[in-house]
Amino acid sequence: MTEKLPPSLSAKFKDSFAYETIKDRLPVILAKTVDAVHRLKNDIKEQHGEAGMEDLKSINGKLSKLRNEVQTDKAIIPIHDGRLNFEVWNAYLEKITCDNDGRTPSWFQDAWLYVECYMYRRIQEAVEECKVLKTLDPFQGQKDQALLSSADAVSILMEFLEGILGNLPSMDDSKFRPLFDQFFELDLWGNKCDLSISAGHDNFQTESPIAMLDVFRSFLLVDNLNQMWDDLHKLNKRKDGSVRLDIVLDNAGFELISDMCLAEFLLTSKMVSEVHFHPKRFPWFVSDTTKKDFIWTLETCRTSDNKAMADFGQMWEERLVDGSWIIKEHDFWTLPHDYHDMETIAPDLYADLSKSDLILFKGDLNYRKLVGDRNWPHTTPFDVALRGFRPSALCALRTLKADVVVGLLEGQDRVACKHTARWMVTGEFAVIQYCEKKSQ
Ligand SMILES: O=P(O)(O)OC[C@@]1(O)O[C@H](CO)[C@@H](O)[C@@H]1O
Ligand SMILES: [Mn+2]
Repeated sequence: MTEKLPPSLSAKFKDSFAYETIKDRLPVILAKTVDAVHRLKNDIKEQHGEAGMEDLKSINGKLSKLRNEVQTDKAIIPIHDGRLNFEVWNAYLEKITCDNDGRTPSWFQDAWLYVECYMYRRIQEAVEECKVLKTLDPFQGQKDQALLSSADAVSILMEFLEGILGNLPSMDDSKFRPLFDQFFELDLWGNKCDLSISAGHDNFQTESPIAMLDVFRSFLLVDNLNQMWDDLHKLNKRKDGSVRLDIVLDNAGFELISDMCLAEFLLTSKMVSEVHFHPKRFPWFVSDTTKKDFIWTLETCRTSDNKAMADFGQMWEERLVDGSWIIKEHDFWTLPHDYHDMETIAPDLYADLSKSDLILFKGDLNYRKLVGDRNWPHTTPFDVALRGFRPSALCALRTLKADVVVGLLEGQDRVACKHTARWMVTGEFAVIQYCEKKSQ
C-alpha cells in the first residue's frame, strides 16, 4: 500500500512562498549572479586573457537563458555537462516525468524543492562547461563580504568564547548548562543570515549576537534543547570520551562562525570528542558553505587583527590537522532528493552518519529536505514528517524561511500569524527540533 502524503510545496499554489520565490526571487538571484560575474571581467581578463573572456560570456549567456526559462515556465531539460552526478539528475527528471504520466516537469507546475535545487545545478553546469573558469564560484564575492561585514558580531562571539574556554573543562553543570543553551541558540540564530532569502541583498549580522538572545527567545516555537542535553549528557558519561558530532552545514559568513564556535565549545568542554563538518560540493543557494569557503574562513580568522579571531583561526586549522575536526564532502547534499531518500540514493553517506552520536542539520533548506518539503499540518510530529530518516539522534536548528513547519502545538501557528502573517518565511521564528536515536 502506498503511503498517503501531503502534496509537495509548489509554485502551482499561487498564494504560496514557492510561487513568490520562483516568480520573483529566483530571477533576481540569476540577474544578480550575471552582474557579479560581469564585475569580475577585469580580473578574469588579466588572469586568463581571451579564453577567460569567452568563458565569462558563455556563463552569462547560459544564466540569462536560464532566467528566461524560469520566467516563462519552460520544461526542465536534462543536465549535459557530463559531470557531478548528471546522470542522477537526469534519472530524477525521468522519474518525475513518469510520475506525471509523461508530462515533463516545469518551474511553476512541479515540486519547488526540485526546481530550486535544479537551478543551482544549472548555474554549476554553466561553470562546468567552461574552458578556464571551471572552478569559478559566482557567489564567492557575496559570501566573503558576508563574513567581513559581520566582523563586529564575529569578534564579540569569539571574545565571549575565548573568555570562558579555560573554565569549561571543570565547570559544574549549574554554570555549564546555561552556556550550552546559549551556544546552541547562537548557532540557531546565525541561520537568520542567508543571502538567498534576501535574493542576494545584504543580510549580515551587525548586532551583538549575545545581547539579541533574550529578544529572540520568544520567537522559538519548539525548543527541544532539554531532551538533547539529557541524551548528550548520558552519552558523554557512558562513552568515556568518544562522542562524534556531525554538523550538516548551511551558510558561510556569520552562521559558519557560529557553527565553529559551537563545535569548539562542545569539544573543549568534552561533551564531544570529534566534529565532522559537511559542506557543499559546489556553490549552492547563494550563501551555502563549500570546502573552499570553510578553509578561507579559517585563514581569514587566523590573519585577523582581532586576537580572539586570530587565536581561533590558528587553533581550528590545527584541529583539521589533528583530526578533531574533519571536513567531509558528499555529492548527496547537492542533489534534489529529500533525506527520506538518502538510504537508497547515498547508502554510504547514510551508513557513515549512522556512526555519529548526534547530527545537527542547519538551516531552512536542510529542514525542507528533512520533512520532504510537503504541506504537512503544522501539528504533525517531527518524527512522522521524517518518514523513517533517522541515521542517528538528530536535531534541526532552523529559522523559518519557507512555508513548511511541523511539530507545533495546536494554536501556536495562529499566535505566530497574529505577529505577522508572513511568520513562516521571514526568518524571525525558529525551531530547535530533536529526535532521539532509534532504538536498535
Ligand atoms: O537554508 P537556508 O540558507 O536557511 O535558507 C535557504 C532559503 O533562503 O532558500 C530557499 C528560498 O529560496 C528557502 O529554503 C530558504 O528561505
Ligand atoms: Mn543556505
